[in-house]
Amino acid sequence: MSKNTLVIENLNKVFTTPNEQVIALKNVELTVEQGEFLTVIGPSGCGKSTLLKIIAGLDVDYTGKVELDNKAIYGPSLQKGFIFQEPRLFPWLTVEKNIAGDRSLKDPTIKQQVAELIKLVKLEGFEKAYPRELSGGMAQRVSIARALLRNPAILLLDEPFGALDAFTRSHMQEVLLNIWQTNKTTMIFVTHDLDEAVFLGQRVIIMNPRPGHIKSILPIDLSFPRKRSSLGFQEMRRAVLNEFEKVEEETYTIGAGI
Ligand SMILES: Nc1ncnc2c1ncn2[C@@H]1O[C@H](COP(=O)(O)OP(=O)(O)OP(=O)(O)O)[C@@H](O)[C@H]1O
Repeated sequence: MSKNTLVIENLNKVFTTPNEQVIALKNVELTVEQGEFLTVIGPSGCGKSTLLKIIAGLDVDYTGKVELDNKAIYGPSLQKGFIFQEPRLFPWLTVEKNIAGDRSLKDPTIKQQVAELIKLVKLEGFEKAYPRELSGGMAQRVSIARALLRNPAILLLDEPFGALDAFTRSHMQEVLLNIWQTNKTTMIFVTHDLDEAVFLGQRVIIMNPRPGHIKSILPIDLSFPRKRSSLGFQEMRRAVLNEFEKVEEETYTIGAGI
């Protein structure tokens, strides 16, 4: 097992509301080696965000084993970065100050790291810009750079490009792949977009709701850079779609109470 391996065994999560108990995750088993790129898809409510939050340490009310580098995850830490759908920047801070966060740009090491990250996420020239001056894609690149400054072993991304137009989204996918190949950060990326899941993931995790669990894990045996128009990509896409349709069928059959 490599350093920073994520191990999840028999993970169960129940939400208790005044009216019912929702089994958000049931018996989730998953091992992720350092430097892997995983994508997670599944119908609404199958527990994708819940799983990500537990890995991030944002939710520690679960049963089962969730360990990073052989240590139980009991809260947020610098080892784990989290990217939300919306960038969540401080509007009163410039791009470089948003990236630096609580670290001082007067420290030459931090200044240098921030400059390198700005280059990595392709925001040179926007160091002094404020969030209101940025497009959605640029703002999301700032939040990715901010997470990377903490040098996390693992980056958890919850539909980070969901609000972007198709062109920006495709550009952001390329930027993220470049970051992944440069930094070797483990990526766990939740998406509703099957195409995105196949384009980015070395493995695609397909989840099923009621109760939320992993239905299947499909390896995407295609080298990078990938081409959507290639035969190999189309075949992998079809394989994932087949599996996904089975999940949808089951979901809607149960949902309809048939
Ligand atoms: N705080 C909460 N209290 C009660 N139930 C919750 C809570 N958060 C999530 N749930 C329930 O847990 C299940 C999983 O939710 P989760 O948000 O993880 O799904 P998801 O796959 O990320 O959905 P989506 O794709 O719509 O974002 C759902 O049935 C949801 O209603």
